[in-house]
Amino acid sequence: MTAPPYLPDGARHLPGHFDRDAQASLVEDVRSVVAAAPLYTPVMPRWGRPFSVRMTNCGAHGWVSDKSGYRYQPQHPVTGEAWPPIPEALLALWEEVAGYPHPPEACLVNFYDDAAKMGLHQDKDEADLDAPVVSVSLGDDCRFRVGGTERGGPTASIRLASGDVFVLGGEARLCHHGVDRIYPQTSTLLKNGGRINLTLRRVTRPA
Ligand SMILES: O=C(O)CCC(=O)C(=O)O
Ligand SMILES: [Fe+2]
Repeated sequence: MTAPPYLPDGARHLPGHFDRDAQASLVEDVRSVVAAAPLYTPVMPRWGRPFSVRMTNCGAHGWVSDKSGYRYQPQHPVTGEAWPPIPEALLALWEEVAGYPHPPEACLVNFYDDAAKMGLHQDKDEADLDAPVVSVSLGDDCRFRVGGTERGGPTASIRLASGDVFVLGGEARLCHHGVDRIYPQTSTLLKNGGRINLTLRRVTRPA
């Protein structure tokens, strides 16, 4: 593994993976998901402090956070309905870049307004850590921070733009990462601004 400021082995940034038309089509897909499963504001375990990011999911399993902890569950925590399916274009992205022989089961939709951010964390609520985490950025740019697998180690930051794909796999699967800030008005993709992040994950171990 190379030391930051270089990305750790297994972390891949694919700038401009989706062109403008493909990005617009993904935004339509997200609109359909949000129509069925509205964005809501999750709260942190224990104290219940609200996230600055609003969330929803598609796929069989949705990632949720509330006072009792982080987990995957099959229903939307507010509506009680099953999550809508993962759009085809995202299943195709996974096939193309994941290097993993089973489909993703969860797609977390994160919506960042101008002031939203996400603290450094590991994605480790999945039973199958052999599959990578594959994420897509849409809308305004952000400063994305990537560290190592140990808490408190050095970190590197990169700028993610609309259409970029970022993969955390292999040795980097459990690297710490987060979003320091959004750069408002850096994209015209979303009429009202902000940033959408779509994060695909395998949750269960294949039988
Ligand atoms: O917004 C991003 O790019 C990262 C989101 C993330 O790390 C997560 O949802 O676990
Ligand atoms: Fe994450």
